[in-house]
Amino acid sequence: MESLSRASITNPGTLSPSSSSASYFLFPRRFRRSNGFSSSSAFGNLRRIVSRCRVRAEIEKPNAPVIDFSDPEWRIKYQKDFERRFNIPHITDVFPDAKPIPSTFCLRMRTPVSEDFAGGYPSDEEWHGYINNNDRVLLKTINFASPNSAGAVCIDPDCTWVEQWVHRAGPREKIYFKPEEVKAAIVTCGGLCPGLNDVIRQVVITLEIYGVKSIVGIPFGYRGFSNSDLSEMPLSRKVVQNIHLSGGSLLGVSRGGPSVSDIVDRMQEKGINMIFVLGGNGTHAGANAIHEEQCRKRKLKVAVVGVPKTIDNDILLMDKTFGFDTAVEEAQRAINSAYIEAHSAYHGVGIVKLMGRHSGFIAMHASLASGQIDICLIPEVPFQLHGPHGVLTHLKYLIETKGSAVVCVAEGAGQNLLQKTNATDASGNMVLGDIGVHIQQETKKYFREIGVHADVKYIDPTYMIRACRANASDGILCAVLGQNAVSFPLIPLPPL
Ligand SMILES: Nc1ncnc2c1ncn2[C@@H]1O[C@H](COP(=O)(O)OP(=O)(O)OP(=O)(O)O)[C@@H](O)[C@H]1O
Ligand SMILES: O=P(O)(O)OC[C@H]1O[C@](O)(CO)[C@@H](O)[C@@H]1O
Ligand SMILES: [Mg+2]
Repeated sequence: MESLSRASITNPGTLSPSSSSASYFLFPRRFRRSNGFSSSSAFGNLRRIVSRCRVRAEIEKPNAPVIDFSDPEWRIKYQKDFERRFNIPHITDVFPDAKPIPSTFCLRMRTPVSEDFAGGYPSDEEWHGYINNNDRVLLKTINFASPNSAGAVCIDPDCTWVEQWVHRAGPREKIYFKPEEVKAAIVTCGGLCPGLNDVIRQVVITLEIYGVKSIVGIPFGYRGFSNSDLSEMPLSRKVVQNIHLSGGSLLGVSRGGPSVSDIVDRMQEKGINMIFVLGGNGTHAGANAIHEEQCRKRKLKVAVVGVPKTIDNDILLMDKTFGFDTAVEEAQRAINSAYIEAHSAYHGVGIVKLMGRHSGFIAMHASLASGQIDICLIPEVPFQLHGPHGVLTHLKYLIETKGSAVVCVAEGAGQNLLQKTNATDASGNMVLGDIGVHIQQETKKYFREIGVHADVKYIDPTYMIRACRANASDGILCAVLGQNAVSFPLIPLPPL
């Protein structure tokens, strides 16, 4: 629960904006690569590799200042820079005269008190239902004594302890938007992810608790702002009550779409002054641009709130993103099928491709959980297919020693082995080559050439996994994210 609540509380705190704006942005970064592929017996190594990659990614991230560790002040400078990057813009930055009002979010029991507690519930007097503006969440809790400690995540070569604090999310005592003056919109962009409906539902329900009456959904991502044949969808508790029971997005999703200034024009026309964007790195780049355009440039009092979505779980500093747990759980079914196929065949080889454009968290967690994977290939770790240290030689060894083998490969792994097409999708994302199909073909060819029988079965469950409804733990995470996303635009935040 500690881990879940930290994630839930810090996600919006670090990633979503305050009253007038989108800030945030920790986004999928390519982790640096090291050598070798990993077999299940080497998962300890794999974890260390991924940790090392995370550390390097953190130090070497774009725009990060070069740190001179010989400077005695480096720690203070690092912390200041961290705070600068995590500072959340506030409505009063743009509108210094904006006046707060008491929160309309009621945390107390609404039902009449029973006779036993006629004078009020005993805890009422001690009730502090709101989050103090100065509450902070500590991002990292392990003080690694040395860079060689297992899984050490260090900033400098001595692994100095540097505290990193972020705002705590949740409802505040004072708010800056009068609920009756709010027209809130929700938009879901990019690819599907389990839990989108759960977040939409919770945003709507929480807005209603604050007293917001005008809530709409924008159909099919940012495209819904450009197509005149797509009209906004009125949302209420009644409409969203059961949407979490199915996967997908009630509103639909899309890639590509109108320019940022067109989106802002349409928002102005529609009178939208609060927008919740649910999406990945592209969506949030868009949200940031919308904020810059409307709040900073056009001086509009509009809140832009980002709820980060990545099924791949590749956002640094966050424990977990919604949909990831569900994806790992659902991937078990594909892995188990591949295992059964492989073990029921003479010299069976099962191959499963899972999501993960730039990171192998789904593949790695699903492999670890299943206990049925012999080789796990992830984008962080380059590998060779051919040659004495290649995957195929290892497969031959597994066939000879165990009689069968199962491979799990993340979609972004081994892209260097495939022909580049330079093709992009409607949002400008590079279209990846199909590493799963490539491994399947090369495996068949290899065993044919060495004259060893092999029965190769390939499973790609990508869209089946993505379209699932969220499991219980993702459902809770989504509910907390949805609630906190609403509280953020309504609250005042002092700088860190
Ligand atoms: N730099 C940008 N500025 C403005 N809008 C952007 C930018 N990048 C992407 N977008 C828009 O954001 C939307 C979603 O982007 P994209 O398709 O890359 O998905 P994503 O949010 O990264 O999610 P996923 O994790 O599924 O890839 C698209 O409508 C796209 O046009
Ligand atoms: O086919 P679509 O919808 O463009 O989405 C593809 C991408 O989205 C993901 O499902 C999630 O990041 C990836 O697995 C995949 O590369
Ligand atoms: Mg993306």
